Amino acid sequence: MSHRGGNPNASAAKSELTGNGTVSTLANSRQRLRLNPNKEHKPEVYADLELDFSPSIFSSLERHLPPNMLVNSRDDKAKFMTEILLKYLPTGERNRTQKHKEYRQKIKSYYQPLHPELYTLNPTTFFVPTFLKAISDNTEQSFRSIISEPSSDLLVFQMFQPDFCELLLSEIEHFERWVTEANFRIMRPNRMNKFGAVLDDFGLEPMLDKLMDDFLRPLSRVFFPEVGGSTLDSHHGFVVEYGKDKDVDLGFHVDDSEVTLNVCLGKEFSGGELFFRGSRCEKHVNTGSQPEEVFDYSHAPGRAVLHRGRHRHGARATTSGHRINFLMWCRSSVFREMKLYQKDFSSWCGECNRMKQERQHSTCAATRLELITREGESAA
Ligand SMILES: O=C(O)CCC(=O)C(=O)O
Ligand SMILES: [Fe+2]
Repeated sequence: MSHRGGNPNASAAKSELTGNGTVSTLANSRQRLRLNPNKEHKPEVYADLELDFSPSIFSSLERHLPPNMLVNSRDDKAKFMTEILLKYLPTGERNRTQKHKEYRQKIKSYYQPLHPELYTLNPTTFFVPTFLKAISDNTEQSFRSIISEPSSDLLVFQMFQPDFCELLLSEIEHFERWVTEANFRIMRPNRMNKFGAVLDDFGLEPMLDKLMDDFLRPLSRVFFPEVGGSTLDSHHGFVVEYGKDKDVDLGFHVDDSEVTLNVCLGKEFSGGELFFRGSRCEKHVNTGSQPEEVFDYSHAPGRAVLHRGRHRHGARATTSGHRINFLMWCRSSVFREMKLYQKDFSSWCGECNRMKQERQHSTCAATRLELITREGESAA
């Protein structure tokens, strides 16, 4: 069982040092964050700024700013919050993220996008109308009306328009052509793929931020609350490619995510089914599966699967043709922090749940036995 770490720099934590290499000024001053958020305060939108952390972290943290800071400009608030967030990154990670930032800047200054319209999310051209309506109605009922749950905790629904899939495929091809022609070494999505590309690295991050904020978080809030579905605040967005001269299959693994979106973009192929074997916490990741946890899923272009990152899975060999899938590993920093203090994950780990039920059964059986014994004694 592998843990698919993405490239480390794609995590929630991204950083930049100030010019002289120190974390300075504002955050070191006497300004203190509020312990409890100011719920009345409407935070700014940070999506259009070039930030070192996910824009939604800034919007959440803004509610904790000292009252006198709230009147400051958005840039000043962002700078103040960045300095606070940076304090939580170890030096090694700061250096790595600084390098990654430079890597992205290099791509940005040389790569010329082919379809600029992909870089801003346009719901009506990206999504099928059923998906769009369900999200804009924003009720559990509207979500359920478009979703099928072929196996427990696996959501399947039509998501992308065929034209959008084609456009994205053509942008990816264009990017890969540029990589070859420019002889540029790119980072692959993670350790298990030799092919594929990280969409966040070549300019699509703001679009994917919006996709997560406005479309995936509402769904995850309803269907995956136990793994931080309502507080998803960063992502790793990429494509994987299978076929002749590409990757063939993908081993059994868990994702470095709380919730994963996996949408097939095409093209024509056979094979490539996903196999699922139930969600597990770190401690139980290598335990066996219950029969009801075993499920196989066949990809179809435009169709999405949404699942917990800890839902163990892999992809069978793509036996002919060319398969390209779009993935978003969505993460919640709040959930990750809380997880550090928990031992029982029975709300989502199949094995924790099974052990809990076993304990409850034996407690019930012991109580029953004691009652029977007592009754027998008093009757004697
Ligand atoms: O090939 C697929 O569809 C699965 C990819 C996957 O599980 C991943 O990239 O984490
Ligand atoms: Fe995966």
